[in-house]
Amino acid sequence: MRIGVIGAGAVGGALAALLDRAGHDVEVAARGDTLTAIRTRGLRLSGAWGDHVARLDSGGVLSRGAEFAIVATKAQDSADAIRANAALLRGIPVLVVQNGLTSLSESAPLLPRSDVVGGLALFAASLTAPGEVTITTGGSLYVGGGEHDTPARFVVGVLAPVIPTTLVADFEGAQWTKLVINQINALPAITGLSAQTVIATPALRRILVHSMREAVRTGRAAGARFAEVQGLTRRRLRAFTALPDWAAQFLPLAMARSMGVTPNPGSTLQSIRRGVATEIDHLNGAVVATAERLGRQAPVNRSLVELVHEVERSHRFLTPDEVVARIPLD
Ligand SMILES: NC(=O)C1=CN([C@@H]2O[C@H](COP(=O)(O)OP(=O)(O)OC[C@H]3O[C@@H](n4cnc5c(N)ncnc54)[C@H](OP(=O)(O)O)[C@@H]3O)[C@@H](O)[C@H]2O)C=CC1
Ligand SMILES: CC(C)(CO)C(=O)C(=O)O
Repeated sequence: MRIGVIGAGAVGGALAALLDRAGHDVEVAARGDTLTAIRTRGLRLSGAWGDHVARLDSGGVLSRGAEFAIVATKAQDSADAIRANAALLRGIPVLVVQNGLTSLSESAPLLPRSDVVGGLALFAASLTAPGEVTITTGGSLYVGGGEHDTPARFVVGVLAPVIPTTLVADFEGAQWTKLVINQINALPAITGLSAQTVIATPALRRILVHSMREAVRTGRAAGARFAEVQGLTRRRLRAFTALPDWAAQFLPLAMARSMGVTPNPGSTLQSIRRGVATEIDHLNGAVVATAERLGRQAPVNRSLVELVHEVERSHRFLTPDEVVARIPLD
């Protein structure tokens, strides 16, 4: 199948390489050093799903008609990326793989003649150099959303032979559950530590428990249904918010176990390391915005957003003690 992939970073690069390895005819739209690297050395995949070097057609925008396309930019870049490629996305199924709550609500109106489907990646991918992606933890790609489930089923049909893929009936509910999981992104971005090290550090783990619980309570107040993602069910989330602090730690500890031993920086710390803007306003920022809309507070999420922006500006990570001093918990 002719497939276009827009954004060949950690997730888009992994998907493009895996689709190429499976024999699809893949073109990528990339930019800067990534585009140069893909053109000169190919797109290089390593890690949990094996090694592959993909020699692909590539350019700043897609140049030829595709039967299916994937958008895998950070949330703040997806609208521009879609607009730049709109003519070639017209009329074909488009999968937007993106964290946060806005992948479908922002993309679908830009592509009124296409079936736009949402994707939530539960694998962890690191861009170790431009055009070089390593999978640090394997995991499923959750696919759903759209006006009816035929396009999502089509996407699962294409991707399931290539990568573990799960069809979700309630994509919005799954986005909220993933937003709770993505509470793990901020503390690595603030401290420079891997997700596993953050969770292994009791004082940081406690902050994480508070921010995750704040996200669940905010989502619940907004009417979110929290669909199951990676074994995290509504029932487990209910238990998580009801338990005392010490017992609620079961959830981050289980997340760390599922990540395995290869350090996972998470996608937000990777942006910090590259010196580019993070997606934090779409992660913890989405919790803060939802809380504000409802006349509620989300103080831990607010502090995490502020600290990530501080590190973006200062290029200096905070120590765990500094983080604890800056985020008072009740
Ligand atoms: N990495 C991970 O393990 C996971 C990531 N996610 C989510 O997946 C999404 C993608 O994340 P990730 O792959 O990590 O991000 P990356 O920053 O690694 O990749 C995004 C890529 O898109 C490129 N890009 C942005 N705009 C355009 C454009 N207009 N045309 C072409 N290329 C463009 C960026 O270029 P440039 O570098 O120049 O900005 C970058 O190479 C995010 O929403 C993230 O939260 C979800 C689960 C896991
Ligand atoms: C699942 C996880 C936490 C993988 O690292 C992720 O979504 C991210 O890094 O953005």
